[in-house]
Amino acid sequence: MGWFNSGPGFEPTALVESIPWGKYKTVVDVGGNTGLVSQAIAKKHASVKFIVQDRPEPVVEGIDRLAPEFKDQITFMQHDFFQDQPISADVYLFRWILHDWSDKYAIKILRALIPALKDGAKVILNEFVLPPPGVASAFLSKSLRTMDLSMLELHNGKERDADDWASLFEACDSRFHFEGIIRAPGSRLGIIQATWKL
Ligand SMILES: C[S@@+](CC[C@H](N)C(=O)[O-])C[C@H]1O[C@@H](n2cnc3c(N)ncnc32)[C@H](O)[C@@H]1O
Repeated sequence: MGWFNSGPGFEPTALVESIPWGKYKTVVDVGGNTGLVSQAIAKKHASVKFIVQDRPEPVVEGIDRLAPEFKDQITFMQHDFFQDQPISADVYLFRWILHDWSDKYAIKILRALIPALKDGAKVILNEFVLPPPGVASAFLSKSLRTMDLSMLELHNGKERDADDWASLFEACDSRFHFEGIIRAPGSRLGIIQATWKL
């Protein structure tokens, strides 16, 4: 996944800098692959513990490659994100996960968190946010719409605009409160936030 996180505007820098990670104790990086994004955040916030969940192969690779400086801060866990979430955490991070899935499956993935959610738990998505037609430059609009079509072709997935993201949480459960989207300068991905409120 390294190349996915290193292209211009795709680095996790904006995600690291836009969220006050230091106020959270535990973050579950759902579908976190070998943990590169968790490492980028962990480097700046030594007090936060990360659990990177993914399929068996990336988890084995992530454990293998984990630098000694992160051994006490980042752990890995095999977990299928369609199954009930076993970890009760402060934050659930999904970076570049839900665009691979149609609404039907994206809703299943988010609902699988519910058994573990405590009041105030946050869900943070780092994904493309389609701009309204005619607002972004022709180049940006074309690349995002092309990505949308590619997601449809490859995975029956989709890119979503701001209303789509809000509606997705609403369709999951009324206890998800959509908190809005941060569009950090220099980043091509939006930071979409929701809080679980009982
Ligand atoms: C596009 S990658 C994103 C990786 C990482 N979040 C990042 O931004 O670098 C999607 C990830 O979802 C994982 N994945 C796919 N299906 C999964 C499942 N059912 N349960 C857990 N992880 C899954 C893949 O192995 C992969 O690591």
